[in-house]
Amino acid sequence: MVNVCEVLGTEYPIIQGAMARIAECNLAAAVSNGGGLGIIAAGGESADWLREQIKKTREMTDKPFGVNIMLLAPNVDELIDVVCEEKVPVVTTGAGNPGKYIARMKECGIKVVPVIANVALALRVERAGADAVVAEGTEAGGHIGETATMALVPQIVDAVKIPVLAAGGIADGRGIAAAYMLGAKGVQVGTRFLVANECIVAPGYKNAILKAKDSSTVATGRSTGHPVRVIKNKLAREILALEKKNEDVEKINELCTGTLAAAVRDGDADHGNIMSGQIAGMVKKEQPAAEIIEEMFKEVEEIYEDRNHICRTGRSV
Ligand SMILES: O=C(O)COc1ccc(-c2c[nH]c(CNC(=O)Nc3ncc(Sc4ccccn4)s3)n2)cc1
Repeated sequence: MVNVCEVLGTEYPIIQGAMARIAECNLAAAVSNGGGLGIIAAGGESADWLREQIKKTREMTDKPFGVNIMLLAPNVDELIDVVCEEKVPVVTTGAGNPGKYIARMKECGIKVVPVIANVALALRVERAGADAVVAEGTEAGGHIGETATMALVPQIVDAVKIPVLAAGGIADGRGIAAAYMLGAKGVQVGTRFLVANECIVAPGYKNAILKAKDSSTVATGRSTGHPVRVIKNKLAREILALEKKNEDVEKINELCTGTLAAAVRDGDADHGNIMSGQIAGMVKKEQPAAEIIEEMFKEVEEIYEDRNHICRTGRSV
């Protein structure tokens, strides 16, 4: 099987998660300079914005980086044109089936790594030519599937021949080591990078992540067909109350209008849509992206060096 670092062109097998309206050139360049694959999140942005972000990222790093295309966006075709013209090294996709775009991106020399949440889609994108997949468990922040990482990852590994990266609930070396045990060859991390120094999200958003507990997130929008994991704040409770009353999808979407900007730009912890993974309760320190990456993989090395506990109970190797 191909090595994940060969696919991504990185020192470490780690992709930074694409956080809509948050992951732009500064975070992407910092992650790439730190040995991971930084990602520009194009979800909800214009083609011109994306082109500018790619240019700025190239000014800040000579390492590979990627662009995430969120397939619910209305301008997906324009964004695909941009990543092909700019010959972006890696493209990840989310919230849909990228099958019809894969061949064209590969013709442009792009490595395509779809984020998937079930075996059926993993098989479809592998057949369409994906270079690897990110198997994202329901623990993740933002738009989610229904299966937990612990159950999803080994089933995806058994189903496909291309490398699998695990995502959802991973924020330290233990999560990476666990992902390796499940058969993954790398990871995608989102929530922990939200508090990277280079992440431009408003301080109120970062503080909501830093003070979160294990029980601080909830999935809203299941009734709309697009479940999204967020911090359980006043807005989330209002959405859940409308869903409990089986309110129209339009009414729920109306309530959500402008709330991502309220979160990302204004840091409104009560009325903003604070997308976050369940692992936020373990994210306690704002630090440089490169330090986050170095710390996580140093922990993995310590776990593998300490093999005594990886054996039958009562025996030491
Ligand atoms: O199975 C199929 O054919 C398509 O159905 C799918 C269903 C879900 C997914 C999926 C789950 N997780 C991911 C990757 N993660 C994500 O895409 N996370 C995202 N966070 C925020 C996003 S922007 C947004 C999107 C919807 C509502 C509000 N905001 S996208 N993709 C992929 C495909």
